[in-house]
Amino acid sequence: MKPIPAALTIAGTDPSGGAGIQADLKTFQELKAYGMSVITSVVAQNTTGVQNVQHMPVSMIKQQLESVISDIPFQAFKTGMLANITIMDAVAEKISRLDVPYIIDPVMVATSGDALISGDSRDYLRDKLLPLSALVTPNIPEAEVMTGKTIKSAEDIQQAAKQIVHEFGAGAALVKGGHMQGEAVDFLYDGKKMHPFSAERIDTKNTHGTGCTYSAAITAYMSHGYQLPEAVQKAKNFVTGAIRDSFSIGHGNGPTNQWTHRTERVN
Ligand SMILES: Nc1ncnc2c1ncn2[C@@H]1O[C@H](COP(=O)(O)OP(=O)(O)OP(=O)(O)O)[C@@H](O)[C@H]1O
Ligand SMILES: Cc1ncc(COP(=O)(O)O)c(N)n1
Repeated sequence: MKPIPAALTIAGTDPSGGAGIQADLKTFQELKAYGMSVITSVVAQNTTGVQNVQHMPVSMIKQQLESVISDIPFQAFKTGMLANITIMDAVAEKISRLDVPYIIDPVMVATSGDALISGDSRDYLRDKLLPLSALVTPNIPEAEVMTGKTIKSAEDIQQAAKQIVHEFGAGAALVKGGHMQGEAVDFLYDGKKMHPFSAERIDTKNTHGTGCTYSAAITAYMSHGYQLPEAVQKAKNFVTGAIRDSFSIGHGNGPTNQWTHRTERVN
């Protein structure tokens, strides 16, 4: 019998529902993957920014991972906010024995500009976690931190993607062009070939949670058995729709809309 597609996210929370674990689970649900979550940090945040953060004790993060891993098989998983080296270490220890695709969303700073991980853990993420991944999905500022190089053009993005794979050992790198001008073009480098993914730029300030939604969609499609680059193309279509129909709610950058049937559902 075919296994039920299941996906796990290991990340921080967003009580306002736009980013983090909440965005991931909504995306998994919409894309018909059974969603599971391990919480690393509880973040008091909303569309305007981050008000407070409390990290889970490391023993509790490990226990949550053990609870899921020992009981329910899943076909793909992602990490989002891993706030410090101790948390990264605990996660690395538990996941290194898993034999399913691992997608890293290397969350560093929220759309609001608030830092979500400690300064010293950025190198650690690159050196310790990237080699475990099937795919890492940095935006331009995150790719600049990883590579130590300024990224100003599509050519720079492609060079960064290559460096992240060849020098830092990620299985593949998807460097996102959301922070550039013009078309929203992302480049996936899988170690052999460069794949561009392009979409028209949507004029909106509602981009809270786009990175989370995108990486969760890739994870969901991979849990269904799609490989790169097809999983990325499908996820790109999904996130573009989610930005186009984003919600103008809250006082800051509103959230993306993960509903695949974007008409109102009342029953
Ligand atoms: N205004 C936009 N219109 C269309 N696509 C966009 C827009 N902004 C971002 N994207 C796309 O959304 C996806 C997420 O990219 P982005 O670079 O915004 O990631 P991120 O910075 O990690 O997310 P966040 O903004 O939530 O931190 C990418 O496919 C990117 O090209
Ligand atoms: C817990 C958590 N994880 C990730 C993000 C980044 O999301 P974004 O950059 O889209 O605000 C966030 N704001 N909160």
